[in-house]
Amino acid sequence: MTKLSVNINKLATLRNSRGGNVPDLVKSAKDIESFGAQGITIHPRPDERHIRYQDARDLKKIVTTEFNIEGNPIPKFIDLVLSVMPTQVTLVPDAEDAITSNAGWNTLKHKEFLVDVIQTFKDKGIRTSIFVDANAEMVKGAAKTETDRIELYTESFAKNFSKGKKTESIRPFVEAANVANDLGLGINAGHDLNLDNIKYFKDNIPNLLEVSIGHALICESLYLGLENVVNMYLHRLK
Ligand SMILES: CC(=O)[C@@H](O)[C@H](O)COP(=O)(O)O
Ligand SMILES: NCC(=O)COP(=O)(O)O
Repeated sequence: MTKLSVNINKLATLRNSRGGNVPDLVKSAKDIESFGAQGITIHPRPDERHIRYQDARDLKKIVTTEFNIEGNPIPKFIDLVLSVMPTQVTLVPDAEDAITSNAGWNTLKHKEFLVDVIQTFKDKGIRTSIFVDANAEMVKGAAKTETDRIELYTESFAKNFSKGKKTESIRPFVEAANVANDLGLGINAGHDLNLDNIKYFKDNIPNLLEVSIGHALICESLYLGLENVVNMYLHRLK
């Protein structure tokens, strides 16, 4: 089974657009869990344009499934994660001004830094994951950092899939997953996954443990309803 972790960044974007507390992230996270999702993901960015650091603290009190915090491990992010103690931290090399995540780690170039940060989190019992492109060398580099898992950055898969290039879209991901499995790394995936492409991705990636999905899931919910959409993903991930 592949777990669904719902990324609620977009709900925070909506809330922040008006000030106030609508939608209420704490209530939304509880509801999403009650609809069957097996995790909640947040990605606080340094400018707190959607998820605020306080949201991470508030959500920690009520999330009963898996709590995943993603972000670039700058000092204030490391401090936040260590104080909140989520189930999992996913390290993403995002630039401060990036609209969204747009690259995986160069795990060879940043090996020493990653080893250090990963150790800091693992010492506290927080599971670690590193966001990487579907590239065998980057996966091998990730294994050398002692991370528990990788998160495959699926934007290129989603783009090619939407153009009808199914086989081409999945090939590098299958290769990267095989390397990860051989090296004993757990495999997560995320970015631009949606109701159209998720089943094909899941069916082709061996031992896919978890997907985190936000942007498309919230957009699809505008038409189909949040509870219904969560269940549609759960059905496709069986
Ligand atoms: C790590 C990743 O893939 C991103 O999808 C991210 O978590 C989404 O962040 P935004 O909601 O800021 O685009
Ligand atoms: N790690 C990926 C994530 O949390 C959600 O990405 P997206 O579905 O918003 O592209």
